[in-house]
Amino acid sequence: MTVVLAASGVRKSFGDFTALDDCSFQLHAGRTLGVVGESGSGKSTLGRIVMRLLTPDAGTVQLAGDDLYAMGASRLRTARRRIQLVPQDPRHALNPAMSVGDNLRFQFAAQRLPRSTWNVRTDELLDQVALSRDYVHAWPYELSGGQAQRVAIARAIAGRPDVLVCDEAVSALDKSVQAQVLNTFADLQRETGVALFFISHDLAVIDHISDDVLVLNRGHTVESGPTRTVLADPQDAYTRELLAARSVVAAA
Ligand SMILES: Nc1ncnc2c1ncn2[C@@H]1O[C@H](COP(=O)(O)OP(=O)(O)OP(=O)(O)O)[C@@H](O)[C@H]1O
Repeated sequence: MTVVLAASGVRKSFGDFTALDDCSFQLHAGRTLGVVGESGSGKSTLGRIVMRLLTPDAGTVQLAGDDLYAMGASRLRTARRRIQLVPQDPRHALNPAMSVGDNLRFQFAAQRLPRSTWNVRTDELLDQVALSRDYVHAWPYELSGGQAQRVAIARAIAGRPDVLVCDEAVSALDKSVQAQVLNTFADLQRETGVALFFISHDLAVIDHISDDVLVLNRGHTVESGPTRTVLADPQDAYTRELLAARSVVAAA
C-alpha cells in the first residue's frame, strides 16, 4: 500500500510546554487514520504540522515520500493542493459573501480549470457530497450546519487532493447529521481514493470511520494500530477511559 502521509519523531513545544512529543504515523492511500484524544492532547497541533502551517521542533513529515519541510516554493505549491483541510466550523472554509456555486468556482479559478468545465464539475462535486444540485445558488447563511459542512468538503476536494485533514469535522453536528456526513466521507473515499487524516475527541466517531487509530494523551502517543484491534483490546488505561466516554454515532 502506498504511504501518502507520514510523520516520524515529531515534537512541538510552545515555550516550556511540550504539546507533542515523538509522534509518528503512516497514512496509506485511500485509508483513514483517526487521531483521538481529549482536549489539549495535541491533535490540532499535529494537524497543523502535517499541513505545514506550524513548524515542528524535531522530526519529519513526508507527503508522498517528499519531506514537507525541505521543499522549495514550487513543490510546496503543489503539495498544498494535495493536502486540504476540512475544519470543524464550515464558516471558516466558506466565503459568506459568495453563493455555494461561487465558493466552488473560486477554487476552479485558482486551479486554472477551463471555464467550460466549471458547471459539470460543480454538479459532480455536489453529487459527491450528497447535496442537491439546487443548492448551487444558495448562500452559506441559508444552509444548515450539515449542508454547510458538505459544501466545505466539496470545496476541499475540488482540486482532487490526496489527503483531507478533517479537524473535528463532524463535532459541531447533531448526532443523526453526524452519521450522514461520516457516511458521505466514506462514500467519497471509495469513489475518489482520498486518504483521511481524521481528528476527533470522540472515539465513537473514530470507530465509525477509521481504519487505523492514533491515541494521543498530553502530546504522547499512548496507543496506535488498526482501529478494530485497538478498540477490541485497548492496552492503555487512557484508551479505556476514552472508550468508556465515547458517544454513540446514530445509524444513518
Ligand atoms: N500557538 C500555541 N501557543 C501556545 N500553546 C499552544 C498553541 N497551540 C496549542 N497550544 C497548546 O498545546 C496543547 C495542545 O493543543 P491542541 O490544540 O493541539 O490540542 P487538541 O487535542 O487539538 O485540543 P482540542 O480538541 O481542544 O482542540 C494545548 O495545551 C494548547 O493550549
